[in-house]
Amino acid sequence: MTQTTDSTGIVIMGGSGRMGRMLIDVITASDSAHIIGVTEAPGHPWAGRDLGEALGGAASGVPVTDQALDVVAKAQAVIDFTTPTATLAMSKVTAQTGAVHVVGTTGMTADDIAALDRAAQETTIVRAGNMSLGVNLLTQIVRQVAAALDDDYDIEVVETHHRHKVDAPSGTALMLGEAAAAGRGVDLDTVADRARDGITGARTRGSIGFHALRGGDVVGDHDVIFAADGERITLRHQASDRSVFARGALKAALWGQGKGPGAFDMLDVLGLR
Ligand SMILES: NC(=O)C1=CN([C@@H]2O[C@H](COP(=O)(O)OP(=O)(O)OC[C@H]3O[C@@H](n4cnc5c(N)ncnc54)[C@H](OP(=O)(O)O)[C@@H]3O)[C@@H](O)[C@H]2O)C=CC1
Ligand SMILES: O=C(O)C1=N[C@H](C(=O)O)C[C@H](O)C1
Repeated sequence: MTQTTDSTGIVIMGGSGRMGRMLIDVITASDSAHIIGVTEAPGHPWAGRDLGEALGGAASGVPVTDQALDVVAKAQAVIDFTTPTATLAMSKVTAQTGAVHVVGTTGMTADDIAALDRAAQETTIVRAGNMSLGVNLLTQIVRQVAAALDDDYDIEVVETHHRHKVDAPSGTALMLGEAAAAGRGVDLDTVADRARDGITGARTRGSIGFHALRGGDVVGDHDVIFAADGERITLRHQASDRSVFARGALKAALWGQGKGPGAFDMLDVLGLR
């Protein structure tokens, strides 16, 4: 696990998870950052162990702990792809220590996000439902296309993910829906149509529909469809490797150093706003 004098010390939350394992690989390969600790939920079998040994290899000197403050106090950034409850708990710890908090967790409610925004008065929080360059660029394209087309073009967002995903619509689908709504100058909460089943009646003009498919090992596919009489435009992003999210999260952790308190997203990090 590489360490130079100007290397950023990072804590990974949930190191045994799908994104946690990918972050371990990406940060270990980085010259700009090193892992100083991993947190797991209380009672997790990795808690109290050495990270290298927990992964089935040689000792690495990196602790895995369920006592977050112990490691976060020494960290410059925390990268967090966990659950809304765990993310909110961590936001109190990073608000205390000043570590940059990079939040990839999805499925957060409006109240959860308001709580994160309050924590961002104390430290830098970078949050995005998708940390990849491709999706963040796509949000800007969707916004432009939605602004150019009127309500004759029905907007539907379709997402597909692996069978283990627990939230729907995906955080990315909501980002894309927000972008489309912003392009049209409407409030997404007012126009979103998130569940069709049974005799639904005809489509409401101006609504933005969401559809979630779950199956197999799909990393994450998203389509934004603009469907009119006689033609259809589909804007598509397909992630085939979780490293795109992990690389984006690491970029955010490095970008956030020295920024000061505030709530940011990947458009800020990537300079796409
Ligand atoms: N923004 C983005 O670019 C992306 C976002 N995501 C989002 O990231 C989240 C995680 O996804 P994924 O990795 O697939 O899910 P996993 O379930 O594989 O991983 C989540 C991990 O968090 C751990 N965890 C739960 N509570 C705590 C806690 N209090 N402290 C530390 N760790 C904890 C879990 O441990 P345990 O197993 O013990 O519960 C688990 O290992 C989801 O919300 C997903 O939508 C995913 C990919 C990209
Ligand atoms: O849970 C996942 O896997 C993913 N979650 C994010 C989302 O909710 O959009 C990002 C990506 O699509 C993978």
